[in-house]
Amino acid sequence: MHETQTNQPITVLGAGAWGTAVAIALAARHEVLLWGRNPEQMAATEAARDNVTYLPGHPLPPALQVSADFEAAIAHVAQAAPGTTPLLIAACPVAGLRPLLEQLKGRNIPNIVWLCKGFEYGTGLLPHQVVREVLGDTVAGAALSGPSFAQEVARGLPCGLTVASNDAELRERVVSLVHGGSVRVYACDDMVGVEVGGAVKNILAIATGAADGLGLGLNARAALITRGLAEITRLGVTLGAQPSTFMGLTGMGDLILTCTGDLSRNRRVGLALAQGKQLDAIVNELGHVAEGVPCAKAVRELAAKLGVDMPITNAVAGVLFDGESVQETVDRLLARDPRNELA
Ligand SMILES: NC(=O)C1=CN([C@@H]2O[C@H](COP(=O)(O)OP(=O)(O)OC[C@H]3O[C@@H](n4cnc5c(N)ncnc54)[C@H](O)[C@@H]3O)[C@@H](O)[C@H]2O)C=CC1
Ligand SMILES: O=C(CO)COP(=O)(O)O
Repeated sequence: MHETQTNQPITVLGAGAWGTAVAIALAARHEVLLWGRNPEQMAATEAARDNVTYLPGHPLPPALQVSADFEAAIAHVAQAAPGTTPLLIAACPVAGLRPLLEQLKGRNIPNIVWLCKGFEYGTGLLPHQVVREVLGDTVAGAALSGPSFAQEVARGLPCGLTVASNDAELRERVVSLVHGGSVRVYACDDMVGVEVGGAVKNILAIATGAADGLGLGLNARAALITRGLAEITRLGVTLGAQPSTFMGLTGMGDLILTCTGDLSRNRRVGLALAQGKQLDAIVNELGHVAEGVPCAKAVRELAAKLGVDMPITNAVAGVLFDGESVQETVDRLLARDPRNELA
């Protein structure tokens, strides 16, 4: 029988939609502190007991502490009582991960679990590689990923996540702290596979949103998702992932969710592109990160360097950054030579 722990100290760094939802879910069982970097926003969140900026309409449980005080947020887990099993969660976008980790350098943090999905633009690194570069090998790290819209998790609806880490003890700790209630957590040691799946599905959600926006139909959607999975797998295996990881929650699971669910910000970017809207305006209007945008650029560069064929990713990047039209891009994709499906 699995041992679920309760009342453990957990700090969530980053008070966007996902950090807030995770904090709400965990606060039912643990002593959770949610930290955000913007003091005005955190004051407004505390006053309304609702993250009115990033996750409105989901009241914070009374036990959830909210703070913009970084020192207090770190002390919550770094100076936890003996015998407790603290957890530190980074819930910022990929672009914010390195700056956040820089702030953690040299501090006595117990571990670090990150929720972001993407490749770092500029370096082409996955989050676990960024963590290793900044914090070194001495801090145990884990990626927590899988199909999980913030709004549904905040409402307490069921979801399945996967924790990936090379550190067996941290994997077990994350399962014992996060698994429970309506959240199921599976463990795995394929960090590359888990992170590649979570990153590239965002690009494919933009593609599927664009196809749906053009009214290309359900057959086209299914083909895009399936060929997208082939693309994810090709890149992931080249980077050292296990192919079977892409059949799991963080591969196929998150791909299906994000490509088909209108709660996806990335899918909404695609829908808006199909209406002829400009990227800057779309991103402004969204008010949230759409990781597929920077990720498309990063993955296009990485795939070219590695010689991995990623036609859908290249098509998305062409529309986003080279001013190519969505319709012409679709025509070009359809006109490609036939190929062996499993090649
Ligand atoms: N929203 C969702 O349903 C899910 C999101 N994710 C991933 O979680 C990550 C965060 O997403 P959301 O919270 O939804 O984004 P969001 O756009 O709702 O909020 C982003 C938050 O990160 C903060 N931030 C940005 N840079 C930061 C930094 N350097 N230090 C601290 N905070 C920083 C912003 O102030 C903001 O509070 C993304 O990588 C996303 O792909 C993963 C699963 C579900
Ligand atoms: O990662 C997510 C769900 O698992 C959230 O997707 P979006 O960032 O596209 O909203």
